[in-house]
Amino acid sequence: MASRATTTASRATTTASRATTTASQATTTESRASTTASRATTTASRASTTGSRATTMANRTSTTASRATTTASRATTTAKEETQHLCGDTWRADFLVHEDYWMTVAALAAKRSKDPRTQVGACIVNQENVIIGIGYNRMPKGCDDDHLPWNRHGEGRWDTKYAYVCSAVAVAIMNKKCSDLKGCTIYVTLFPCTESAKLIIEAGIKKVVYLSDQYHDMEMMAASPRFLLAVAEIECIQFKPTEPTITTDLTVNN
Ligand SMILES: Nc1ccn([C@H]2C[C@H](O)[C@@H](COP(=O)(O)O)O2)c(=O)n1
Repeated sequence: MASRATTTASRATTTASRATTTASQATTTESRASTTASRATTTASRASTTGSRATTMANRTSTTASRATTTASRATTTAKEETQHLCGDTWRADFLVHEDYWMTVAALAAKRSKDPRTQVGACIVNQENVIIGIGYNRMPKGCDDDHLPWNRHGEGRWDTKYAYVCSAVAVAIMNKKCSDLKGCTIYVTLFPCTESAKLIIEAGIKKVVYLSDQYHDMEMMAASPRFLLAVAEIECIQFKPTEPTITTDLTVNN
């Protein structure tokens, strides 16, 4: 009996000891939880402060951007006022429109031609409205005009200009200032001949704007360039100038 009592007492002690350990562990866990909660609060508080600073910075940036916009706007207004002061209240209304300009460039180039009968000029424009090739009918580069004929008739074709002359279109294409002419428009003062039509198609030019069509009725004597261009789906339109006469005065007044 005494032995059982001892055993029971011993178990009670062990149980009490375990209870103490459990209570102690619970306290530790509680303490850790409290620390974690406290840290979380600190972190949240810091985040809040950071957020608040970020908002302040964003506000300042926005204010600075707004001031920059105002300054830029004032600068533009000032520049415009200065321009108006220099040039008057409005821009020139009688400026040369693009199409007139390009055909005039072609017509001016034609004036370089030595052909005694027909002078042709061409001007190639890309899709950004930039001139990338100009040409006029002439003998091949470096070939002395004194050694080549400019007549239309002779003992044979070899004795006429047709055997040697380069068309305005050919020269403009050869003079191009970029790698290819895909999608470009060519302004030419005379409807393209068959050889020119072939070159236009090969170059990838998409539109032909021509001024004169004086050889229209002679086309059936040779392969029709009109037919060839139509097969290649190249748009051909006759030019209608906004200004029929454009004069340039090179007189210097000073
Ligand atoms: N689309 C054209 C047609 C002709 N030419 C050149 C070739 C000759 O130099 C001249 C035509 O002479 P014509 O038969 O009228 O005495 O024009 C050209 O460059 N582009």
